[in-house]
Amino acid sequence: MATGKVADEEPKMGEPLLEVDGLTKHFADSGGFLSGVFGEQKPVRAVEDVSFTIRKGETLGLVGESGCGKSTLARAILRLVEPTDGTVYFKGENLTALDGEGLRSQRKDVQMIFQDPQSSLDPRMKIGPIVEEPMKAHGMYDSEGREARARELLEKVGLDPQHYNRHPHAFSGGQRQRVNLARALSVNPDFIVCDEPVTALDVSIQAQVLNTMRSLQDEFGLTYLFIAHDLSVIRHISDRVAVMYLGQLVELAEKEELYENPQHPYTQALLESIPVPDPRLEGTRGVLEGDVPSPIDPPSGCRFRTRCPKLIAPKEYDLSREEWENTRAFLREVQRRSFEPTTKEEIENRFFDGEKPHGDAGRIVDDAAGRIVDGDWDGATELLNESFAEKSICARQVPEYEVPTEHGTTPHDAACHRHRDDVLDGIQQ
Ligand SMILES: Nc1ncnc2c1ncn2[C@@H]1O[C@H](COP(=O)(O)OP(=O)(O)OP(=O)(O)O)[C@@H](O)[C@H]1O
Repeated sequence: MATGKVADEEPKMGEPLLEVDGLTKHFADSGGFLSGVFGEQKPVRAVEDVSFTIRKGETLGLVGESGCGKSTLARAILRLVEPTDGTVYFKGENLTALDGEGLRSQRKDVQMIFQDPQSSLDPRMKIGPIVEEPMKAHGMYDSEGREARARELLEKVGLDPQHYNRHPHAFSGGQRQRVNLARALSVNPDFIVCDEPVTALDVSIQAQVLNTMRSLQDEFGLTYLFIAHDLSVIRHISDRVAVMYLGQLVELAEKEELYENPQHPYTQALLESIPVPDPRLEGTRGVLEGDVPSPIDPPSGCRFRTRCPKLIAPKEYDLSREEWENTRAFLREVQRRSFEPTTKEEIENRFFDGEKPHGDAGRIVDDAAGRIVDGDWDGATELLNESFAEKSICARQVPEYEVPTEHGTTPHDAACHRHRDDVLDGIQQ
């Protein structure tokens, strides 16, 4: 089958296929009802300074809560939205610099599958011609050749080639997603971005579609960027996993390493939020607390710090581990207003076992407790944020570290300051 590629230009299995460097996407307008009413709008910082590499033949899973920027990242890689900054190299070619014909021909090598198999198939068209559409657009084969390839691909994705003339409504959700797969494969791509491709399917069907995707990957040497918010789906399909939070990657490691040795508090919280299969244990453990902050005004430093249960102590108070743990718990509960204010003494007993931290930190805690008793929750929150949260290294520097790998051979990156040498030595904890 003619692909138009020069053999020596092709990366070999395991070599970098896609290299994303500092990719950033800001949307100028949040689209809210107040847009434009108050003049200048702050941009929505949907994706900020994201870098990673995908090697030929692998599946990189991309996971994170809804709204963290996964789809925008995928679209910016494919230039379905224009990146604000950063570069994307595909087979060594800078996609962000391509225009017109160059971009069009690269788009053949890079395909995308979306979440909703229903709306991505034109209900008026038969599935054979649907699969043929991209081949037609790229001028591949004559009409007989296209039909032969469409039938062959329908079979490869697990459908009956005899169904070539049926309309999408005759197919189940899983089958429709298989039609999408056949369509994406028709132009012989190297790389497929799969944006929540099985999310809309029943769990029993999900595994079947994922297994088909795996065997197609082996057969055609495909590379996948696989987006999902479901950690068990990601575990099923990925070789390596990237975890995204509020527009940034917080952790990236081989699958086993990530699941067995998670190093970022956000990844740990996500993993602990997976429902426990043991029926004796009710509900979920360690569910993430608080809301995701707005990407219009994300927290400084580590973006997860406002929800992080492991916020690092500010150096200046020289607190013991226990003093800081109590102060941090107090800060979080005040932010969440999770208790009824009574007296200062009762608050201090509750959070500090009657023994406030020494020095300035203790005086600040005392002041905050006084404000709460007076009903001034905002004042107390502001004081604690200013005095503790904002002074933490977590608020002052953007973290980026490589950490030791326990399961696997490739680097493990975790964007958490707890991996700083001085923090590991206990100086700041
Ligand atoms: N065209 C747009 N204009 C303005 N803001 C946008 C636009 N597209 C996305 N956003 C915002 O960018 C952020 C990231 O959205 P995105 O859809 O990439 O997240 P996601 O992780 O894929 O979420 P989901 O899983 O719900 O699709 C969100 O705050 C979203 O509201």
